[in-house]
Amino acid sequence: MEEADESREEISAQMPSSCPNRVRRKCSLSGTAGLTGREGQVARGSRDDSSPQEPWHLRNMISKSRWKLLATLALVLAVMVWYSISREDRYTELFYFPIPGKKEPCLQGEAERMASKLFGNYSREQPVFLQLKDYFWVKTPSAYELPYGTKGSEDLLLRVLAITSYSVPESIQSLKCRRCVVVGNGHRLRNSSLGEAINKYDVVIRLNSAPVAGYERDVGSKTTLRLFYPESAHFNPKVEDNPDTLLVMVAFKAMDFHWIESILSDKKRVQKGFWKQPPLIWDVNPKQIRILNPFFMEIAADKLLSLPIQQPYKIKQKPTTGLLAITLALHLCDLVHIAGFGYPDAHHKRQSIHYYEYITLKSMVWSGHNVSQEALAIKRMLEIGAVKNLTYF
Ligand SMILES: CC(=O)N[C@H]1[C@H]([C@H](O)[C@H](O)CO)O[C@](OP(=O)(O)OC[C@H]2O[C@@H](n3ccc(N)nc3=O)[C@H](O)[C@@H]2O)(C(=O)O)C[C@@H]1O
Ligand SMILES: CO[C@@H]1[C@H](O)[C@@H](O)[C@H](O[C@H]2[C@H](O)[C@@H](NC(C)=O)[C@H](OCc3ccccc3)O[C@@H]2CO)O[C@@H]1CO
Repeated sequence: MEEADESREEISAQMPSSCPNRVRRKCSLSGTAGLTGREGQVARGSRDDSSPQEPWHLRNMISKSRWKLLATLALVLAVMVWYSISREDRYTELFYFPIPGKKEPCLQGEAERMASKLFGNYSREQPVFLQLKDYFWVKTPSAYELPYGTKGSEDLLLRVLAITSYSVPESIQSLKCRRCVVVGNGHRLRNSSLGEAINKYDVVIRLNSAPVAGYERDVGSKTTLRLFYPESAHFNPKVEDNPDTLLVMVAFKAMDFHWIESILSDKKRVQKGFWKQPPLIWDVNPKQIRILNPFFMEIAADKLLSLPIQQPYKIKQKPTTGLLAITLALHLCDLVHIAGFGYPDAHHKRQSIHYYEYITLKSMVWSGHNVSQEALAIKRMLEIGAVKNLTYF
C-alpha cells in the first residue's frame, strides 16, 4: 500500500498542470523539473486546486499507468514462463518423465499438426485399416505392389477382407483426445518400471511377439493394438493380448494374405514362401483381426527414411515395424509417446536388443533395416516435439 502511494506521488510529481488531456501521455514524459509554487502543487495533486477536474484526471492517469506497469510485468512473466517451458522441453526431448498417477495433458489435433510438419502434403483421409468396400464395388487402384500398396493382390485381399473387419473400435473412436504410447521391443525397457505409466495411455501399441506376461512391471499389460506379420505372430496370442486387442497384420508379400486367409477360413496351410515358420494353428477371434493400410508403410519409407519405392536389390530396405507404428500413431492419435526404442551402439555390440530375450544386432544383418537412419528419423521427431520418449535415446 505504501509503495503504491509512493509510486502515485512519483508519477503525479512528474505531471505539469498545463498538459491538455489529449497530449497528457506525452506531457507526462517531458517531466516536471523546475516546477515551483502553485504549478508544483497542482502537479502533486494538491487539494486546494482551483480546477476541480485535475485531481480526477491525475488519479485516472495514475491508475492507467499502474495497469500498464502491471500488464508489462505480466507480459514479461508470461514470456519467462514460456521460455522456461520451451527450454525444459529441449532438455527432456530425448527423455520424458511421465508423472505417476497423472494423465498426460492432451491437445486435440496436436499429433496431426506434427504429422503435417513431418510428412508435408499427406492425406488425412486414408483409413487406418483396409476395408472391403474399396475392393468390392470399385476396385481401389493402388499405385504400388506390396508392401507399399495392394496392386496385384486385390482378389486375395477381397477374400481376406470378407472375413475380417476394418472398423476402428468405438472405444477409440469416441475419445476426444487420444493419448497413445508405442512400445518398442528394445532392451531399454528392462528394469524401467514403466508398466504402470504405460497402462494409463488410452491406446497402447505393441509390436510382433513382444511378451507382457512376466514383464508387466516394465512394459505394462494393456495392449490396444498389436502390429505383426505372419513370421512375427505370437504362437499363443491369448496369453499376451487382451480379449479386445486388435491384431493388426502388416502385409509384406502376397503370402501374408494367404496365411491369414488359411488360418481364419481354416483352409489348407501353405508352408512355403515364409522366411520363418508362422503359426499353423492360431487361436484368435477373427473380429480382432485388421489389415493395416499399406499407406503408412509408404509414408514411413518415403517421408521418414527417403527410401526408393522401386528397389532392384535382393535385400529390400524397409522401415522397422516400430517406425511404422509411430507413423500410424501420428495419424490415429493426438498425443504420441514412445518407449523401448533404440539399438545398442557399436561399442555395445554384444548387448541384447530385446527386453525379453538375449539376441544381438547380428540377428538383423539380413533384415533390410537401416537402424542408424531410423535413429535419425526418431531424433528428428523428438526434436520437433512430434513424439516424446519415456526411455532414453
Ligand atoms: C531376426 C529378425 O528378422 N528380426 C526382426 C524382428 C523379428 O522379425 C520379430 O521380432 C519376430 O518376432 O522384427 C523387427 O523388430 P523387433 O520385433 O525386433 O522389434 C520391434 C520394434 O522395436 C523397435 N526396437 C527394437 C529393439 C531395439 N533395441 N530397438 C528398437 O527400436 C524397432 O522399431 C522394431 O521394429 C521388426 O519387425 O521391425 C525387426 C528385426 O530385424
Ligand atoms: C519389417 O520387416 C520384418 C523383419 O523386421 C525383417 O527382418 C524381415 O526380413 C526378412 C525379409 O523380409 C526376407 N525377405 C524375403 C524376400 O522374404 C528375408 O528372407 C531371406 C533372405 C535373406 C537374404 C536375401 C534374400 C532373402 O529374411 C529377412 C529376415 O532375415 O522381414 C519382416 C517382414 O516380413
